Amino acid sequence: MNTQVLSQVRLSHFLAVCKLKVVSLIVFTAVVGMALATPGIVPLDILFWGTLGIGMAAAGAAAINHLIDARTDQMMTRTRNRPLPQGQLNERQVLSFAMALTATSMVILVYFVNPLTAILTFFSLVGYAVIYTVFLKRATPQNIVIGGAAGAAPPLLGWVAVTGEIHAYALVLFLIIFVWTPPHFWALAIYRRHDYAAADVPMLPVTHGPRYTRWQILFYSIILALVTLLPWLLGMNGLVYLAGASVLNAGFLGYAVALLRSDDEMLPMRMFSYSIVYLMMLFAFLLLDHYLPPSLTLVP
Ligand code: HEM
Ligand SMILES: CC(C)=CCC/C(C)=C/CC/C(C)=C/COP(=O)(O)OP(=O)(O)O
Repeated sequence: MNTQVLSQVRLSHFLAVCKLKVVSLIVFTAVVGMALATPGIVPLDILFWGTLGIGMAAAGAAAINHLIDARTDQMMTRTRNRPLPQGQLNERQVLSFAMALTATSMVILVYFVNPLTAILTFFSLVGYAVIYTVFLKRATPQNIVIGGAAGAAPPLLGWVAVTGEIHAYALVLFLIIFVWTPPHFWALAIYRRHDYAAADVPMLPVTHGPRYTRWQILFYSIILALVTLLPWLLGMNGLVYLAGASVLNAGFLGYAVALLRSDDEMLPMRMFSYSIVYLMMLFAFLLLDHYLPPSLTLVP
């Protein structure tokens, strides 16, 4: 292999440990948090540096997760092909990469955004990369409920990047992702339960069985449908958001009910894919509604 091809391969491995697709959605929710924090346009420097800083921190957290989970990843079909278990990158390379990403993100957030955003982002990073990955994941089937707080932080981080303070509306956005995370993950975990059992990771479908997990998914989906009404009930957003959220919730609840009525092995994976489209669209509706003239969205 010539050196150019070799360096492209290396680059693709480094990008793989960043979990780029997950990070893109995380960054999108952060940008929506920034937009909702101000009635006008987000200051372009905050938009740029905030997005970069939060994105690099999330990618750094994902790289640390790859490092810590390398042995578990080796035992699971879904994760076996990752760069560390495959020997395409070694631990030192991933550690240096993760540290570089994390340090750069903190410098960016402290100097170009504000210290509170840097502190909260750092807590989210430690929450996912250390508290969830090292401790919770192997300790309790409630791992992703508690660990979900890290993944739910980005819209709050975006909000704080713009205003420098924590507002109740930002906590509503946090709450939406927090309640969305268990059905998002458990749908996948039902399908992948044999993988988790083989790796001895106590995910809910392993410890309490798929049937119980399906009931829990329905429970969280109902709470999610209620929590997503808050932006409208509190006057953050208007009817365009409400209409969009209602359609999306009908789909989410439809999947949750279908999971209890059907034993189709692939249905949980379809719900998992839908959960990603759901969150992306829900935040797109928050954004759209925010920028529409009030006469169109009829804020009460
Ligand atoms: C503790 C919280 C979370 C857990 C345990 C979790 C778990 C997972 C897992 C196991 C996957 C499959 C990844 C793969 O096959 O490589 C996944 C995919 C995904 N997750 Fe989550 N997730 C969480 C939070 C989030 C958050 C907060 C977001 C975005 C806001 C998100 C967005 C996504 C996306 C976009 C994918 C698809 C990635 C792809 O297709 O490669 N997740 N999640
Ligand atoms: C802003 C900031 C610093 C946030 C960091 C939060 C972050 C990157 C959350 C991602 C959540 C996620 C992909 C969990 C996967 O679970 P897993 O690691 O158990 O899944 P796996 O088996 O696919 O590795």
